[in-house]
Amino acid sequence: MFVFWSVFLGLLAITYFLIYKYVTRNFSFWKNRKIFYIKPTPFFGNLLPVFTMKTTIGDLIMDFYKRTEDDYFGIFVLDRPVLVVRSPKLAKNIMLKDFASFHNRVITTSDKDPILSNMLFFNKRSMWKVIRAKLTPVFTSGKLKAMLPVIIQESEALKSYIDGKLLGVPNVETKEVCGKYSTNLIALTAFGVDAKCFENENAEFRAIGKAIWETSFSNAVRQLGSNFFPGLINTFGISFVSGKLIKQMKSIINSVINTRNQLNQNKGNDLIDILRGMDGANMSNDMILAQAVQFFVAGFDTISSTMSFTLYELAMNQDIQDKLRLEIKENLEANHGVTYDGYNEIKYLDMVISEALRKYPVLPFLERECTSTYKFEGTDLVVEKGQAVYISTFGMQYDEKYFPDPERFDPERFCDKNEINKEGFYFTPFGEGPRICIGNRYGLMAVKVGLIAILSRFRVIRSSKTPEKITFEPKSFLVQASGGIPLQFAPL
Ligand code: HEM
Repeated sequence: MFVFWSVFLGLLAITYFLIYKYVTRNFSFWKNRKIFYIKPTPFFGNLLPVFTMKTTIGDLIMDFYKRTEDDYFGIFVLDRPVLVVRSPKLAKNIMLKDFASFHNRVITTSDKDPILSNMLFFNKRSMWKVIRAKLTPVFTSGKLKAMLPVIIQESEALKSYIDGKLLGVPNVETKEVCGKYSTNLIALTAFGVDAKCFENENAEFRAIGKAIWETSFSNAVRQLGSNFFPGLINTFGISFVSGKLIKQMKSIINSVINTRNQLNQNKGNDLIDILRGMDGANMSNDMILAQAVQFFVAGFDTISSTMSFTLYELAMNQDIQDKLRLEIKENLEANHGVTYDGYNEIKYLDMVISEALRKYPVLPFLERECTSTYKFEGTDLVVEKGQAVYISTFGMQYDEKYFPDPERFDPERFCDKNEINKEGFYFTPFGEGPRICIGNRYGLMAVKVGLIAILSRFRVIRSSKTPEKITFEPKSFLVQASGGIPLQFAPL
């Protein structure tokens, strides 16, 4: 018996030793290159606080960002070394100037899912280039102008909804209200479908949208896994969004396309018309459907998140809210309502939203994969093909150097937008370079028109459960407020 246990424990110790050696095999990577790095923990690298849900990935990388003044530093995502860039100039080289060496994202989704893996967001270089060129015409100025009446119509519905159901009610979950508006918008402008989110609390589009981004354990596994365990994601066929939800969306979009095909209908070149035109252009049906699903997944939550964070800051800063309302009212009077050229002239609105996006960017960090051996300009640093590079959006947008007193909500920082990012990229709420958010102008238009509707009719105020300071939800890959954004809408 003694011999058995001795052999057993010996084998156990050797196995543990070999596994330990394996998972820590890369841990001298940054030390060997004489690059400042954060000391890793076996098995987790530097991500233990994220896996134990003690903090968010954005807060964690920002915390690391603050520990050095160097232009870049190293971390470990499990056993993989990842370079984090702090210098705006190097960030600009990666995202724009030397895009040819950084054209892919690291984030992945299982290639067993033909819809998600074909989305522009996840596409790798050659396919990305083709699809991006096909989708760009959806967002020309002419197309955006044509979408404005629909957006105004939905912003009126948003006003009526607040007027009829929410006025004076304490602790209204503002992200949900904005989510109804943004879901209606995407469904109408992209698919020509009336999602009826204001009329029906259980509207199908809204239910799907909530399930995609709700902060559940399974979504945390999908979203964090897609970022940090690309290998496992593929081996186990785990997709970024649950297969059931993808199937539901696929069926809605398929039926819209079929109806249009049968009736030979063209709704004036909306997304569905553009996608129908792609048929036969070397694109499979799944590739086409993927782009439609993506517009929904990427569009509604980003819009409602930006709107609700902006409203939170306006509730906390009544003087800024008053100043903004005055500018909105003057603009509406001068233009007899919301017009395409008119709303774009409300400079203070743009400044307020920029400041909200600085404090609450949708993605807390940007990432690229190095696709060919690359030497960083002005340094000895060479990164190899396959190396992951992160840019800490949170770190830079809360850096005293670029934004003094960063916790303060101060739209005046954006008074002269030409000064921002002049020498390099440190304000990147929509990303930058050729992979910049394709929906950024549409997203901003939706946010602005929605805010104009709300602020011209209501005062947004704090309620009993409104937090003094927003904290972020560790289970979410996107920047989301833990505990939501409870506010109150009051009459003017
Ligand atoms: C306020 C609203 C929005 C914000 C803050 C936002 C933010 C972002 C960010 C940070 C990225 C990553 C860019 C990079 O890596 O450089 C991105 C990519 C993307 N966004 Fe948005 N987004 C918004 C609205 C939208 C909307 C409305 C749509 C679609 C209708 C959309 C579709 C996309 C797509 C398809 C990509 C991937 C682009 C590519 O890889 O070429 N976004 N967005």
